[in-house]
Amino acid sequence: MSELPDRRLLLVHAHPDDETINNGATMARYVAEGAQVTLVTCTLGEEGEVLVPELAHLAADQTDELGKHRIGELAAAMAELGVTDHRFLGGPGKYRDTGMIYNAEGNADVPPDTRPDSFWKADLLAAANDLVPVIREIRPQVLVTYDQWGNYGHPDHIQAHRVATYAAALAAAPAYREDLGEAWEITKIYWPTIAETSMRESLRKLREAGDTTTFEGIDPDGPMPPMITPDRLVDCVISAGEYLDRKMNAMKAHATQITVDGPFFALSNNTGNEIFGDEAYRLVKGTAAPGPSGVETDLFAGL
Ligand SMILES: CC(=O)N[C@H]1[C@@H](O[C@@H]2[C@H](O)[C@H](O)[C@@H](O)[C@H](O)[C@H]2O)O[C@H](CO)[C@@H](O)[C@@H]1O
Ligand SMILES: [Zn+2]
Repeated sequence: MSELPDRRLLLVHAHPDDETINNGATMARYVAEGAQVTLVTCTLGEEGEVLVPELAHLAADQTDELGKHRIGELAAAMAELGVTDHRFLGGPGKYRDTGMIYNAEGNADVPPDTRPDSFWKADLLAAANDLVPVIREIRPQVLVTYDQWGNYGHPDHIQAHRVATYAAALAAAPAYREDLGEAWEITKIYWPTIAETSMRESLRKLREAGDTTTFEGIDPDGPMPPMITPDRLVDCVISAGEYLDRKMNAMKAHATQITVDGPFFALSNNTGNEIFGDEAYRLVKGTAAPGPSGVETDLFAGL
């Protein structure tokens, strides 16, 4: 087996842009520190909206070339972060972006007419078997993927969580599919999140700036959406401010999906999110090794 770097991080995301939104600064930091950073993206984002008017024709209901275009956006974003190993689950286009709708509660949900080749309809074992060889090749100590709700309910995010979680278990079993490589157990698994304090502070800034549409109806001092984590349940914060510029430039590379305006970015529904230099995580497998601040400041802490 060729010599692998000492520290190896695998990230599994649903669409091109999720990796940068959730973990852009984290990825840039670990690349800069000499770790191996591998990104697996499960779809090409074919069903996304198009924020760039000149590219509107690429949309799924027109020339259906958005997926091919987003391959280029992802490559440009990875170049900004310094990530050289980024792959598509099963190869580019094997699993199609499912699309999403907003349900009565205003949450992302499964569209009624999903295509047979959508990621949501993929056989879980077959999709996991596309990830097991990658895990057994890279032998990561750390895996980052979504929580059980996919962070915000998008069907592809939920499916990515399921595939990554299942594949991590299968990859660790020596008796499972020797043809897919030598078994490897991932020591730590994290779910990206947003700490409650950070969310409330960001919302206050938005409201003070006169923004009442972003996270409409959510009071900075009121109940928070499910994806926001109480600070006591946040296990790791990667304060990667020095990599914020790289994260912003990588966000800008995903131009059909994200507009970056100063410290905030907006998705096509004008959800303004502060570009966090600090990226928070919940540890769901492995043992936390908190530092003096009470949380970890390194995903490889304790290894
Ligand atoms: C961040 C993320 O997961 N983006 C997905 C998401 O995009 C949203 C979708 O287009 C929705 O209709 C918009 O209102 C919202 O602003 C977008 O963020 O879903 C797309 C379709 O599955 C996906 O391509 C995109 O990467
Ligand atoms: Zn996504």
